[in-house]
Amino acid sequence: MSAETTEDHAADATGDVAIRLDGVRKQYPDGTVAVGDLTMDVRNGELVALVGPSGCGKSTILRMVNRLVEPSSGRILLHGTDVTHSDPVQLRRGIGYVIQAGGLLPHLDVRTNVGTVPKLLGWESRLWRRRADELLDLVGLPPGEYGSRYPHELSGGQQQRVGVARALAADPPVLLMDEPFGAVDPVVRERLQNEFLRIQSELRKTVLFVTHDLDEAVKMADRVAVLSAGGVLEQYADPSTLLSDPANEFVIRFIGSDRGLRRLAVTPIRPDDLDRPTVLAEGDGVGYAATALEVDGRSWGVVLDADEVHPLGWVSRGSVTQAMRVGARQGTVGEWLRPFASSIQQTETLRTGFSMLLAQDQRWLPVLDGDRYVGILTPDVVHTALRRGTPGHVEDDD
Ligand SMILES: Nc1ncnc2c1ncn2[C@@H]1O[C@H](COP(=O)(O)OP(=O)(O)OP(=O)(O)O)[C@@H](O)[C@H]1O
Repeated sequence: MSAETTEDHAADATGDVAIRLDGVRKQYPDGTVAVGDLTMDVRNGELVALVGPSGCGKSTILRMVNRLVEPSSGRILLHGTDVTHSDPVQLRRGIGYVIQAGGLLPHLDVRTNVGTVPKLLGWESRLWRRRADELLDLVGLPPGEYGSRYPHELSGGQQQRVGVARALAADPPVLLMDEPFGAVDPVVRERLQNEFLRIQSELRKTVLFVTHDLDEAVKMADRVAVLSAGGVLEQYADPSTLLSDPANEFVIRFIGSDRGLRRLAVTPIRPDDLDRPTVLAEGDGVGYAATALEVDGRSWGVVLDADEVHPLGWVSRGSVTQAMRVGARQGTVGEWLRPFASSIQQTETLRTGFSMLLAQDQRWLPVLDGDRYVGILTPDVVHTALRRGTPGHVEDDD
């Protein structure tokens, strides 16, 4: 086995693989097969979610990576090295582990909880304290206010954040997270997810995380592994592929009939898809505007500033026609425009855009790149974007 390991080490050292599960099986002493014969890779800097019904082996998989559970057979390679050849204590210090409700030590204050691993690694007090404070800042808990509190003096969401800070303390390249945002209400959960995504975009850790929540997996993960009972890998794909092209009946049932809605969350707004009504400049005369809008056929147009870059609002065909009627032929569009009620950045997803359309009872929403006008999002645009990515499915769903 050691010869094989050396070979693999050489192969993986040049590759992009951070965690490799290679034919991994776990049978508990009572005969339960938690994981059958699992082979999958997690790439460096990738955020991978493990999802599947209760009892399908998700936590067992995670716990085998940091050797809280030993596999019955197969190999787990971490950056090319078989974890069973590592000292478990050393191994765990190099892997951040976040569990539900933070898993904090109740008798230690927050700062000391965060500094646990650096302390164990022998860092001087001044250094681990400074590191703990940096991380508390990173997770949005000012250390002056929270550092000396005890875990029971924090809300569930704050405890989770401390748990994440603690896992990051020794700057491990790999993080394992077991239902990290599970024990909090939906609003706090969403905030924690967004915060974690922000942190991940800076730190680019390799993250393997377990969740019960498919929407969380789809929102957070670069790739999602869907498992069925006995740790069988049914599909391993990026969220968009998973939702638009489920591999089999099990995956279709697991992701549910509202997968079209879920796909909104992973489909970006594409400038090419946007609607492009007539664009007018604020200085255009109402006569010109009335003609342009009539030719376009829509009942309204977008008004940009004199440079035709920044959106100022919109005018209705009715209002410019009315302006003509009341003898305001010399007037400009700028005098008749109405400001946009809201707008959306093109970096957002269709889900955010669609939800804004619904919330504000609007049929259209201007899309911006910074403060530049890009186009208009409408329900039709959402529909077209979803249809394009779906091989033959969405037409039937509608
Ligand atoms: N120590 C153990 N001894 C015996 N069986 C176990 C042990 N730990 C877990 N199992 C069993 O192994 C299977 C997988 O458990 P695991 O906790 O990995 O599943 P999971 O997918 O994380 O479940 P959940 O989503 O409910 O947390 C289950 O059938 C569970 O009952």
